[in-house]
Amino acid sequence: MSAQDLSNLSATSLSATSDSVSLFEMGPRDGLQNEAAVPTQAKVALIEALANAGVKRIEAGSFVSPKWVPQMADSGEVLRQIRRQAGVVYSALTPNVKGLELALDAKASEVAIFGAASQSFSQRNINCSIEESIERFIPLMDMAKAANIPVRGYVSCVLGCPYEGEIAASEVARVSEILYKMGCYEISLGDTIGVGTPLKARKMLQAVMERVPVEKLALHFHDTYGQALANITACLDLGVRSFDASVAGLGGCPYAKGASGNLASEDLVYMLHGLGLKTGIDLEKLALAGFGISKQLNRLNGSKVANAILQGAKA
Ligand SMILES: CC(C)(COP(=O)([O-])OP(=O)([O-])OC[C@H]1O[C@@H](n2cnc3c(N)ncnc32)[C@H](O)[C@@H]1OP(=O)([O-])[O-])[C@@H](O)C(=O)NCCC(=O)NCCSC(=O)C[C@@](C)(O)CC(=O)[O-]
Repeated sequence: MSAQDLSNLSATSLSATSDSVSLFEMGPRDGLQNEAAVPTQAKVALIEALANAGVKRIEAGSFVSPKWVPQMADSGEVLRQIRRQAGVVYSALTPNVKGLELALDAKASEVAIFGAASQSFSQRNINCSIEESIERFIPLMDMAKAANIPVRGYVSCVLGCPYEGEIAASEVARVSEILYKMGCYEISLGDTIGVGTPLKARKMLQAVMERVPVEKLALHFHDTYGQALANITACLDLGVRSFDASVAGLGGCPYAKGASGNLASEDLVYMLHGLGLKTGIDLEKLALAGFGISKQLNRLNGSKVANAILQGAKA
């Protein structure tokens, strides 16, 4: 992306595409899957606070093996306890049919399967190769279709792998197309370890867009190297309007050591509103939700915007 391209990225250049952006909140799942012993009640309170802030898509938990990720073992309870708001999607990760059965039982509004563009990451994360994961997803997709429940698809390691390093954009595009053709309504492209930079992110997205329509793509950037907002800026004018982010910048992946949380939702919302894009989210209420969970976890809030709002409130 040239400097000229960047300077052309303004509300005007964005007006050719929709001015509404959908934020998929990852905090309760991606955010908390690395945190030990978060009480179920605190997860429920976080999800309810996010919905009260106007967030319409929330990943509430994950139905994976409790031996692999014990932090998510109470996802059924979480989904059962939340007071649901009309029009809000409460989603859950499901790696296999067993996970889907548990998610259906807990009345998840939709589920997500998760694959990878890296063989080594696939093996470490879900204990099978990319091809085996696709085989595993087939009966899950059939069952979800029969239950009339939408399925989202993740592709991890789209800009680098903690075990293999560089990942070819063509491989990201190949796996994305498979998940899309299997029936996933949206494919979320995950920079699992947050190593991507704007030019690479844009090239990767362009490669995937040759095989999956852009309106079916979402971007999921971890912010390990502080590049997530820049990456999103570099990709916005290609037409993507769905982004994953995590309140207070919570999180990381248990099978990607050293990876930090997702881009903070507050930082994303602030930037999108500044570009004249609509999210339907009340930024102050979102920041309060982030401070609530940060206090519970006894950690600093990872959102610069939330901290700035707090400072402003004190001044
Ligand atoms: C996929 C498996 C289950 C395979 O694990 P496995 O050991 O190969 O599975 P298995 O079928 O042999 O089963 C082993 C045991 O797990 C149980 N089991 C089996 N499935 C389930 C289930 N769904 N729910 C509950 N229990 C389950 C099963 O019943 C059995 O129990 P046992 O007989 O030993 O008592 C395992 O590898 C796993 O759970 N992995 C999940 C890892 C994970 O959650 N990673 C983090 C999420 S991905 C992520 O963060 C990336 C993302 C999405 O955010 C995007 C990005 O940033 O890149």
